Amino acid sequence: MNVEISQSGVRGAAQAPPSKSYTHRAILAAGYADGARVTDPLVSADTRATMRAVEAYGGSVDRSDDDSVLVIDGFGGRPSVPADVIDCANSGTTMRLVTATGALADGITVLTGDESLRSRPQGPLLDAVEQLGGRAESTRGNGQAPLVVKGPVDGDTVSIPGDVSSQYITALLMAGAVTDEGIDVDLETELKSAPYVQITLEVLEAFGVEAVETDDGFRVDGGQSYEPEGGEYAVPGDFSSMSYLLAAGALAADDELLVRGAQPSAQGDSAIVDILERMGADIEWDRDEGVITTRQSSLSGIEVGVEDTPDLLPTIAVLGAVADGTTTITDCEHVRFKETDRVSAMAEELTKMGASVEEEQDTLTIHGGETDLTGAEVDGRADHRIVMSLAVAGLVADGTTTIAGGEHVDVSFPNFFDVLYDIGADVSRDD
Ligand SMILES: O=C(O)C1=C[C@@H](OP(=O)(O)O)[C@@H](O)[C@H](O)C1
Ligand SMILES: C=C(OP(=O)(O)O)C(=O)O
Repeated sequence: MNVEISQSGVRGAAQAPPSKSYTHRAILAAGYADGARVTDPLVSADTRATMRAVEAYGGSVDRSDDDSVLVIDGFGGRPSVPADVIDCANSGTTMRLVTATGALADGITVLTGDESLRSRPQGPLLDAVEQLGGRAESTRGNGQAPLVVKGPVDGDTVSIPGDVSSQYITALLMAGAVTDEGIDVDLETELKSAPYVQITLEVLEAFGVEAVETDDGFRVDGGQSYEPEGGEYAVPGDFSSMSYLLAAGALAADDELLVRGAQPSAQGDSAIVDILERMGADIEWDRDEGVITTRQSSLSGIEVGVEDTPDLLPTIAVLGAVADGTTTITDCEHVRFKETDRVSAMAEELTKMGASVEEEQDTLTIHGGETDLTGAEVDGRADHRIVMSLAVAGLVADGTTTIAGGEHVDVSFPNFFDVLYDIGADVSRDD
């Protein structure tokens, strides 16, 4: 699906979608439990993949008619051997988290995904499962899916790099709680995307499971039971998704734009508020009400490290292309391991719109404000975050921007273009 977006202002109020990270964890935690009600979940292509996985392991997931509640029946920490291959589609979180679930099953689990997911790194997690005494292989022997996992493992100590994906650690902690021995995760290298492990600890705690930080990494004791208080878990709003709306407000609000659903949580991506402030945006966050208000502002380039917040890179790159002066995004090598290599993708697509961008392995430098962005035909790279960030660029570019692959927003923010339209953007799609 192509999406056309022309220079236009935004105004009014928008609701942030529920958090993808919290929803994945809550669905799987409910699977490890005897069950739970998950309220305000994100129902999207990626979270549906986690629902399918919980069902494959013997649970069930019922969605209310309006998708505002998931009623999940769990497998109580003892996953069955799946009757079929688990298709994780485009979702890295699903594949990593449920690979570790497969290591608990007394038999073989096979996991696959779409072409993008089958090119992402899984080797360190496979290695960790083998260190625990399970079997875990890439069918092609290249550390990528399809994956074959055989359990059951009892728990132990594993060493794993911290700078490829924090999802490996989340996966091991979530599964480790229901092993006999528990799992000690020793980090071989510095942890990137660290706030995502804090999200995991927060969800585990809400389900009555304790995991702790240690001198070398993390530890979860075995023999624990997942039991959410009151049998229910409520998902907060998603700050990565909010980043597109906040950027739209800072770049193109006619008057002001309110974003609702911004209650504080462990999400590192709430740093977008601070980043916008540092760039000079007029932005206020009412934490009690969960409302962020932005007004159109002249922005200046800054230096931002995205070691903790990889998903913000596309948004920051667009802000940098419009801001005056240079924006330097550092510590971004791990952002190359996402649905696509987002460092290259943003460099190449913003260049098509007239921006001046330099790419190095671990740094993206954008010389903003030299020329106005110009509408162009750009490629969303089958990556939801590239599509959404280019749509924000399209709001301020001269003329019309055509983005190929608009349907990929279904991965994390299914009604993104409706929300954009409702706040006044001149956006249309050819379905
Ligand atoms: O655990 C999670 O929910 C996520 C962790 C991050 O991945 P990495 O840990 O692979 O950087 C992030 O990019 C992804 O969108 C969601
Ligand atoms: C990288 C992402 O997700 P995942 O790793 O789950 O595919 C993302 O949502 O940007």
